[in-house]
Amino acid sequence: MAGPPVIIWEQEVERLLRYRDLIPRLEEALGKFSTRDSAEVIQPVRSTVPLQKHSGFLGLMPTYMENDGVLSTKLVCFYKREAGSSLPGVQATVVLLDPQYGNVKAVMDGEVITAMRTAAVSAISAKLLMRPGAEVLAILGTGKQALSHYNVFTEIFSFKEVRVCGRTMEGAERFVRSVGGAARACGSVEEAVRGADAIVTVTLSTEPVLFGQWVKPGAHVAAVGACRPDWRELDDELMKTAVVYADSRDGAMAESGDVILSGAEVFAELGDVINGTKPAHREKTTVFKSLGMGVEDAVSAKLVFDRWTSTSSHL
Ligand SMILES: NC(=O)C1=CN([C@@H]2O[C@H](COP(=O)(O)OP(=O)(O)OC[C@H]3O[C@@H](n4cnc5c(N)ncnc54)[C@H](O)[C@@H]3O)[C@@H](O)[C@H]2O)C=CC1
Ligand SMILES: O=C(O)C1=NCCCC1
Repeated sequence: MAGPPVIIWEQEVERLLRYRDLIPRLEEALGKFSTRDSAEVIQPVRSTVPLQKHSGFLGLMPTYMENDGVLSTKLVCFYKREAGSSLPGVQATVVLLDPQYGNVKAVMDGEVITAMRTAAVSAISAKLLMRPGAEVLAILGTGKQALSHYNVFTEIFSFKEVRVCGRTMEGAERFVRSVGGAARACGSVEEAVRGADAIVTVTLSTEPVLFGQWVKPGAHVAAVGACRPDWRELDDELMKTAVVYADSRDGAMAESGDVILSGAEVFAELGDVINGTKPAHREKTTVFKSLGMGVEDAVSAKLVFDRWTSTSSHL
């Protein structure tokens, strides 16, 4: 008989997850997802329940990987927040189950998983789509995703300059201090992104903040926020001039305001590029539209659980 589920909370997840282990597993998972082989991945587009009173959504993200024996679901609440709000933008929990018996094996904090797997997938998009020799990275946003993106992009690439812009100069300066001063705070989005080779948008904005006229031709944009069909981070000009990639084509068509409202075509999924079935247009301006996928949480949760159970002091 199965025992009770283990609880693995934030500090433990932080201790157990490393980008060097996570990135190869996510690359493999993105490739498997794009094969559309149901023995590899079954992952419906996220169901969302509106929390109208609180300007938010509860998202349910179930995933089954039959060949890998992984069954999980993430529960994630995400909100539209007013400037100055101290409430969190995103809260998440991941539940890992035994696919044969159906019991819950583990309940884990989903904050660190969400921050790290999202940033790692953006880094994979840059590995595939950013021009070689990229020197300048711009990050728009100063929250949790901004920090995880800063961490992984500076861990795996060698940028000469990192620029950060938030809603306020104080927020950007606070972020720069928190990462030890190795970035430059900018007072406007235009100042941050002009001439940048890679741009990460990780804001809670529901209106465009990044405009095509400021983006250097050939730059790579990882667009992580605006995960509702009527929310935007990028303008029509950028969406229409760039080659657009997504984690999930179905997810982008259902949930991305930048894709739906601009009428831009999703050229390929990252998994198609990984599988070699679609080209990586590094020479062009590229947008990776990230919505976040259950399969990313599933492989992250398995990695955490396997490492947790192999730590003998817990047994
Ligand atoms: N694609 C994916 O897989 C995921 C996407 N997200 C999305 O990423 C975004 C960031 O999430 P977190 O960092 O967790 O949130 P957070 O609350 O920690 O940070 C949000 C940041 O956005 C900034 N911001 C808000 N409105 C802005 C505006 N109008 N212009 C410029 N900056 C603005 C805030 O100052 C703050 O720095 C959210 O939109 C969230 O829904 C989050 C998790 C996964
Ligand atoms: O994949 C996720 O996790 C999220 N995606 C979009 C909004 C917040 C969380």
